[in-house]
Amino acid sequence: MSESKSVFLFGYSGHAYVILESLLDAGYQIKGYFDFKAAERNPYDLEFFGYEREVDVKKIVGNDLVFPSIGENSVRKKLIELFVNLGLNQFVAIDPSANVSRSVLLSPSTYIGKNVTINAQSEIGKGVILNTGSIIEHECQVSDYVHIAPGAVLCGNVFVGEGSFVGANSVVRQNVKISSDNVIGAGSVVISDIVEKGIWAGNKLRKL
Ligand SMILES: CC(=O)SCCNC(=O)CCNC(=O)[C@H](O)C(C)(C)COP(=O)(O)OP(=O)(O)OC[C@H]1O[C@@H](n2cnc3c(N)ncnc32)[C@H](O)[C@@H]1OP(=O)(O)O
Repeated sequence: MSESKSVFLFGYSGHAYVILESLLDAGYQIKGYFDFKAAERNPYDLEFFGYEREVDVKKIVGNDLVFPSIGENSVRKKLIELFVNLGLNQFVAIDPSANVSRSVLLSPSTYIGKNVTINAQSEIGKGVILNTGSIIEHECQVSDYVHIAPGAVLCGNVFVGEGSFVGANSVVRQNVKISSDNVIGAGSVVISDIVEKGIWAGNKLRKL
């Protein structure tokens, strides 16, 4: 494991800005970024190192750290596969304001954003985004390349399958399982298992 606190980002747009600030707050330095082209906006004055498929990433990065700062789950997955192939040093990026239980299992290239809470015995896969203020309650399993959007709540013992997206301020009831590659719209309430892959949204309020 590298001792370096210097990080190369892969992707440089809104989501990268959020990660970058978390990393600075946590005491890392940002060396620059890779992307398919130089960004039109460069608010943090970062150096551009080229497109990762066209340059010698390993030579440029050396033993420093790499992080996938891309919101799109499938793109993040491909980046992490590249990191593994090249033997690059991955890590978990945790905003200092996050509240992570001592018994949580975390995997590389996962981002834990501002004011996130992860409670006891949960397992978080690789390349996951737990975005601002999301709550992952006890014994949840969040699979690889999932994105839990800002303010979403996974109640206890929820399973979220690989590559799924849970929209902002959604609530997933305890013990519910969401299969792989699903999209849950913002503000949805998921009260039963999702087995079939699709885009799901809504909160059908009714008198019980
Ligand atoms: C930091 C960040 O920004 S992280 C990202 C956070 N962003 C989010 O959480 C947003 C998640 N995305 C959504 O909620 C989207 O609306 C989606 C993915 C559910 C649907 O998007 P699209 O497929 O483009 O659907 P579209 O906007 O065309 O709407 C289709 C229908 O679904 C309805 N609908 C769309 N989203 C929702 C929703 N969240 N809840 C309830 N109904 C919805 C629309 O009203 C529309 O209904 P109609 O056909 O009766 O008019």
